[in-house]
Amino acid sequence: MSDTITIFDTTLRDGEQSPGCSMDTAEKLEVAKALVELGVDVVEAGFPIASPGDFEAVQKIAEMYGDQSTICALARCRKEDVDRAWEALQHAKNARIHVFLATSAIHREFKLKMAKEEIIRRAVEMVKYASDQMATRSDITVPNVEFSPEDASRTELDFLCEVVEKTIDAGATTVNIPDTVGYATPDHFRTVISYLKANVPNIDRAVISTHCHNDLGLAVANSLAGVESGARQIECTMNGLGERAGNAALEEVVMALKTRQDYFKVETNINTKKLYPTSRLISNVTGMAVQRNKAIVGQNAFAHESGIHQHGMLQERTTYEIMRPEDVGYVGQNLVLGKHSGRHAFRDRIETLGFSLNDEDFQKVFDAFIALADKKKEIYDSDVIALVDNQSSALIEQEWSIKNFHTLGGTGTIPTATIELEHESGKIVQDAATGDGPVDAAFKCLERITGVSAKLTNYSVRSVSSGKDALGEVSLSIDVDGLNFHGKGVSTDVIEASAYSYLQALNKSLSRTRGRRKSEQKGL
Ligand SMILES: CC(=O)SCCNC(=O)CCNC(=O)[C@H](O)C(C)(C)COP(=O)(O)OP(=O)(O)OC[C@H]1O[C@@H](n2cnc3c(N)ncnc32)[C@H](O)[C@@H]1OP(=O)(O)O
Ligand SMILES: CC(C)C(=O)C(=O)O
Repeated sequence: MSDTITIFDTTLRDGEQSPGCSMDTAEKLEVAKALVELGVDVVEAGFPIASPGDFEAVQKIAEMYGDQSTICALARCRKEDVDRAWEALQHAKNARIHVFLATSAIHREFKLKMAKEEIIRRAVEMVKYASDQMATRSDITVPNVEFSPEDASRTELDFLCEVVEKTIDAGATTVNIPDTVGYATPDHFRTVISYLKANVPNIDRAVISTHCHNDLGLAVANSLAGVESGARQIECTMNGLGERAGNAALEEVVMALKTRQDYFKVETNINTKKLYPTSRLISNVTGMAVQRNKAIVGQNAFAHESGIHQHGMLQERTTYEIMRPEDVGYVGQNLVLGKHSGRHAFRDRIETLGFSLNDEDFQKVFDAFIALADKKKEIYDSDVIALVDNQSSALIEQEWSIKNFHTLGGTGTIPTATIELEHESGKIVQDAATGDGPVDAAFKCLERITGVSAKLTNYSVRSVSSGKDALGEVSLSIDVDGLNFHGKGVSTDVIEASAYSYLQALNKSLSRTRGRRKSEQKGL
């Protein structure tokens, strides 16, 4: 038995059946290129009878990529479908026709209105027809025909065996066992494949394939159960796209097989380093966002926020990671700073950013970080830099510091600021002022308490990082008696950041005056 699993990607066919995921020819070509570069063995490019657009897309993909992967087209058990599929595949060096017909009692009775004998007759006839069509091409020695008994997992096992045996005799080289409605469980699916292997005499002449849907969230588990019982092709889609809840996600089955090679003992031809970029491309093309906590390609798939996990990761990555982010092509920061982060991770980030803080300063910056993390979901590197900068500014002699701060603004009210400052002597002073806006009111109030009269000469506010909870950084300059002083402050509240920066500038002016006074006293 081969130990390489054929990865059959159906993003462009079943994936496109996801509501809202239709792709035009140009988009399908872009996705096909990415899938080929990813290393998928078979690209199911579409259902040519469905529309002229789908026909054109399959035809172009067959022409452009049929020498690098096998290009497959879907057909019902109808001559016109097979003809159209084969016409679209004409120029593919490696082509496959995929013929399907439902076999379960529910589908036979209510949808197709065909008896069992009719199902077998039609399936055999169309597999043979597809095989004969392909054999007309001189370079094809063994026509590549796949047959799918749709809704196989809900089909009576003995009837399924009969269909599979007869379609293999008719020329099917791959028999695909679809769990069309995502009804199977891993044990059930394992039983179906094992039963086929034990009861279909010619089963070894074809590759057994899985095609599992995710209605119960079991598509990947069922596909892997299929591999355990002998399937050697997995049909899947990038990002798990597909009809209803989707298909088995390619990235998940591939990484499960790779990561647990010790258990499955099989390989694939997928270049796993391309999984993440391919997923992003497909998400962009289809407009279907990838859920943040999605395995392998979700934004959180390799993110560690908790202090205990981050501490473990810093000692040894394998404490909390069973695969390396770079192996799936993920590049980015995997230790996410947030309110669950601890000192080890925070110090590691500070040092990575090139800062070296003594223990006292580190503790102050860490305290500021925890306070910020309570307000802000994610802390970016730019936030950390701002916090360190802020701490460096705080080292400047501060005669006054803010103890409490309150502003009132809005339409129909007079903007007012009430501020409580603590003097370095321990004295607490509270005052209030009104102004043109809350920032102006805060500045006036600070001037009243400190006794410094200043003229604002420059004021700017910028967002330090992204998101509506981003830190705002205020930079300003004031003129006091012809001398210029600069202040900077950061907070998620820009009014508060303004007050911090203004007070910092006022303190600098006081420090300067005091320095001058001290110099005068010393007679310098
Ligand atoms: C499980 C799967 O994912 S199968 C793939 C599903 N994908 C799609 O259906 C997407 C593309 N589909 C389409 O564009 C259209 O449905 C078409 C072009 C295929 C057919 O369109 P229409 O001719 O208008 O038929 P419609 O879709 O309404 O009904 C399906 C017909 O196919 C028949 N049919 C369904 N499956 C098969 C099959 N495997 N073999 C033969 N006939 C089939 C149905 O019995 C029905 O026949 P009827 O028209 O004689 O009653
Ligand atoms: C055509 C078949 C393979 C299918 O998509 C299904 O059964 O889900």
